[in-house]
Amino acid sequence: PIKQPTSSSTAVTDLDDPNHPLHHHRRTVNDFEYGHALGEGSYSTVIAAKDKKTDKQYAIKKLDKAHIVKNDKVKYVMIERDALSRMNHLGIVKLYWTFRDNRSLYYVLDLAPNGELYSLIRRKAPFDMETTRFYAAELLLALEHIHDKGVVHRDIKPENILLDDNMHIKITDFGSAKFLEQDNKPVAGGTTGSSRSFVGTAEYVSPELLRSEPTLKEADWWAFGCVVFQMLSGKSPFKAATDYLIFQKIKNLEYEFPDAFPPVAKDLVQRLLVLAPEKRLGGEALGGVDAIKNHAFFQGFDWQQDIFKQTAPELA
Ligand SMILES: NC(=O)c1nn(CC2CCNCC2)c2c1CCc1cnc(N=C3C=CCC=C3)nc1-2
Repeated sequence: PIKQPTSSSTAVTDLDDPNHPLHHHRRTVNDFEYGHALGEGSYSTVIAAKDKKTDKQYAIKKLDKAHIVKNDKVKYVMIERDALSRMNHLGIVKLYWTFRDNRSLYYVLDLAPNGELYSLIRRKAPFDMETTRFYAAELLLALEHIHDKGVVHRDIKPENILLDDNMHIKITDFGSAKFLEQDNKPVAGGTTGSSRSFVGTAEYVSPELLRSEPTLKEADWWAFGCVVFQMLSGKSPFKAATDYLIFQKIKNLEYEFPDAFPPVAKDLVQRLLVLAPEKRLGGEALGGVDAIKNHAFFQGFDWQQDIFKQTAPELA
């Protein structure tokens, strides 16, 4: 039985009692049982882990302090942690606790047991329109939240869109994120480049990043267009044998739709894959995210319903 405080005077000292209902028990390395690795970054490892007290599963991102300092990544690690801490949305991986030991930093995050949207696309694309609209709407709402918190993700791609146990999305990896001033301008002295040295795929990079211009919210809507294209065609729009050739195709807007691509989706993608950020759907100049919500692609979609509480579509 949980010990109830006998009187207000004892309430404070009881907070040290782990059984006290208000005790927000901090976590340390030893509070978890560690399982298999979920992924390796250049200076981090992500491990499935179970909280011994609650049996709840988490993903713990372990960052090597020495490696971060040696490779001058401290700024990116702080940006990632600050960005994650601001997020409070079902479509985004939640950061529960952080702690450290002498060699590593630990971030305790939501576990997304069903892996990457990328794997789902590889196995099941082309998705039908209902499934595509579902995942496009969830991605749109998660991006809207990220931008409302003054953050640009800058690395949206199917590998970073994870799936939870009910097949709803969880966006992850804010290692390339950037903070915005309130008027969608880059923070002074912010990073124009990103921590990503294109070790991952270059296929979703925005044209403005390739022109070394500021990458703002519009860069995430470019990537959104690429993901919608890929869910309906099974392939990303800008594919080539090398990063250099991919960049050429992006800069020249060199992509084509498969014959059976649904016309209303084609119209949406064509308004997102626009080289000039100020002319891109979702951009501030064109009415922001509402211009995408009101596009015919989302005809009849009820944005007032919480899609993250609905049942995800069965994939044939
Ligand atoms: N970089 C990260 O923060 C991160 N990396 N991963 C692992 C995969 C991410 C996508 N690309 C491959 C590695 C995670 C996280 C956050 C937190 C997180 C939560 N759940 C999972 N779940 C997975 C389940 C099956 C396969 C891969 C990941 N993964 C992660």
